[in-house]
Amino acid sequence: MHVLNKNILSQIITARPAESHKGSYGRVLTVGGNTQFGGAIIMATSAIIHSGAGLSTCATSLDNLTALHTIVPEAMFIPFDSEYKLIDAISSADIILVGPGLGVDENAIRILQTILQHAIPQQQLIIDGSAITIIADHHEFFPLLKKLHPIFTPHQMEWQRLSGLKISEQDDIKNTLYQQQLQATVVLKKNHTTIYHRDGSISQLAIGGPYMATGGMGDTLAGIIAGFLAQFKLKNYEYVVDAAVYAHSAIADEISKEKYVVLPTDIIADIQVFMKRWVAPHNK
Ligand SMILES: NC(=O)C1=CN([C@@H]2O[C@H](COP(=O)(O)OP(=O)(O)OC[C@H]3O[C@@H](n4cnc5c(N)ncnc54)[C@H](OP(=O)(O)O)[C@@H]3O)[C@@H](O)[C@H]2O)[C@@H](O)CC1
Ligand SMILES: Nc1ncnc2c1ncn2[C@@H]1O[C@H](COP(=O)(O)OP(=O)(O)O)[C@@H](O)[C@H]1O
Ligand SMILES: [Mg+2]
Repeated sequence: MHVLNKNILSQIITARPAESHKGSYGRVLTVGGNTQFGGAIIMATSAIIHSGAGLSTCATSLDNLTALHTIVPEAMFIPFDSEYKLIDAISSADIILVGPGLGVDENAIRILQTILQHAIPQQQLIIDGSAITIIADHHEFFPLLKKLHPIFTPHQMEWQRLSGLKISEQDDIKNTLYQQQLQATVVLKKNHTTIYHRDGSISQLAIGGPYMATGGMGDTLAGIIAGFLAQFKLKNYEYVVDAAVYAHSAIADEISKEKYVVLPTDIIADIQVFMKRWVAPHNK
């Protein structure tokens, strides 16, 4: 097991070559945000854009359009219940993040199925929130999932639903056994998040704390992971996931020195400055 430390930041965050454009930094599609949970997908999309992805499209309920464009006008929009627009957006994405605020109703299940049917293994699929809860109830999706080698970002109860392991039973041995069956990366979120990689290695977070316990904190993490993967295109993408998870809590730790609670939107507001500080010195 490897305990993550700040070195991972300057290993991953690199200076941008002059000869580049928005397409060089990745196209991300976010899918989620029903009428009840619009904030979740807006925070995820905002985190993606603030962490440096080149182009982001948000597939969400039409109810969220005005809020989305007010908060993050850099984002493009499609209505998530238009199947042909969703299929088109899937085909042009490098990274797809599905689940924040998606809900678990029939419409949500149909949307998730469309993504699983049309995504290809060359794209990176991140599955969070409601999408994990849906999959836990729909084992018929498993054959499609295995081909895609997704990144799951469950909290402990979502992992219980998906793996069948009660929270009290969740340890590295049992978690790894189930994660390896899924052929997926699992970012198991908790106090001191653990990351189970496909190659069997485990990364352990030792920073972050209870000042992060506010709704939307995981949606924001999923966005940072997507934003990092979109632009830092390493063959060993495990390190990019590690860096994103570390950065999310490192920003929270800094803010917590002055604030009693750290809001997801505080982290989003600080991420650009934080990343600038950690650009590898030899690359500045
Ligand atoms: N602003 C927005 O739009 C927001 C929208 N959101 C969206 O809502 C959707 C539902 O996601 P969800 O996480 O809120 O609900 P669910 O999956 O039922 O899990 C909660 C249950 O699990 C339990 N639990 C046990 N351990 C736990 C742990 N370590 N961490 C967390 N929970 C833990 C917990 O126990 P309890 O609190 O009762 O003790 C409770 O029984 C999803 O799409 C998400 O993206 C949210 O992001 C909020 C902001
Ligand atoms: N006590 C805590 N210590 C450290 N991190 C925490 C704590 N409570 C919550 N977090 C972090 O906040 C995030 C919560 O994720 P999640 O429950 O999915 O939030 P949401 O779905 O509301 O966005 C995770 O990154 C988790 O590690
Ligand atoms: Mg969540």
